[in-house]
Amino acid sequence: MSDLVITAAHKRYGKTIALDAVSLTIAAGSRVAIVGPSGSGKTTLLRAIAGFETLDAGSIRLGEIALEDDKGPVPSHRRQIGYVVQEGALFPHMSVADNVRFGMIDPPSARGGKAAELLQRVGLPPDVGMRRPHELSGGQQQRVALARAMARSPKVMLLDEPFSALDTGLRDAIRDMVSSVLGEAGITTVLVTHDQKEALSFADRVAVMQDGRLVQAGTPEEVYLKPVNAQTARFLGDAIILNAMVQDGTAHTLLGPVRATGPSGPRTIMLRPEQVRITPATGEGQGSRGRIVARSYEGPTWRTVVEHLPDATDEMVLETASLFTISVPGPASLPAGTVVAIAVVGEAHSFPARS
Ligand SMILES: Nc1ncnc2c1ncn2[C@@H]1O[C@H](COP(=O)(O)OP(=O)(O)OP(=O)(O)O)[C@@H](O)[C@H]1O
Repeated sequence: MSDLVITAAHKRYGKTIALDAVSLTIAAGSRVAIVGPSGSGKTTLLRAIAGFETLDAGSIRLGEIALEDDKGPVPSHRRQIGYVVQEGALFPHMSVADNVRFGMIDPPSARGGKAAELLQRVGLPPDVGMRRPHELSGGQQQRVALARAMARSPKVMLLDEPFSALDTGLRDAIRDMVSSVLGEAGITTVLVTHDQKEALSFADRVAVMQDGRLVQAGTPEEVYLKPVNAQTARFLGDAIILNAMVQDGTAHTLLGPVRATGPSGPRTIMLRPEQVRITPATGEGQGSRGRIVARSYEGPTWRTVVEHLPDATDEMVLETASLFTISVPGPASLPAGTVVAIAVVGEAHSFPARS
């Protein structure tokens, strides 16, 4: 099978190290999302896979074929790799059908039929082929860009923020369409996105980059629930980060004892907001308590900021912040000022202290 294997990839621009010993294996037919802060090297990695950038060191292989190693790179047009970017980058002076036919390696007599078939596969009506790209909506243009990228029957499809210019509803629809078209064709897909929900829902595996390094790769559940450090935790969604003393699988925290991963000792723990439940406090002796200091309406949920209320007997002095934010399902919500009992469900993930 044609796994895409990146080994010890290095790329430097002047003093900036864009890729620092990046190694990643992407199984044939699978979907990987690459996420990370701005400037962490995501696009550089994609462009190196596509052959638009040359590595300073390291190798990229597609199955048995070395796309790039110490003998040099295979030119991008011979890599069997498709590339779709944010704005689609269609040729404005060509019709939609000519855009899709561009670069096809099929016999000329077959190209028209294949272009029509590809446009149909991405959900566009046949008459669209006659139009120019500027006569299409943003979502239609992204469909054409995908059809054009598929016209060379690639083994790998690289998607660089292809949905980010689209409105929310359209974005979900186009993403689902891309997902099913690429899935049916068994094409290995690498998606770069700034949207963590998109990464978690689209991909089989999520690769997290920071400062040119690949800091974690795992299933969406692994990277969301067991991130390698607090920065990754925050990058993948809202996180409550607390100091803790872990003893035999129990973290003693500001919010009371919580089951936790990791060794005993002083640790930093992470909870996802959905692990914290609040109910109106009915009296003393209910464990951890807090007061709602603010809330804002988000449609299905209320974003609710809770301030922990220290207990006179509280020995937990490790804490640095006592405010945390959670999403409370609507429609009813507790107003600011309500004193609440705080309960934690599930297990906390722990990192070395102050990671
Ligand atoms: N052609 C270039 N010349 C000089 N520096 C570059 C070039 N391309 C990228 N860089 C630098 O390399 C680093 C990685 O850039 P890259 O575009 O890969 O990051 P990214 O994670 O894709 O960022 P973003 O999310 O903002 O698109 C950045 O510091 C960037 O400024």
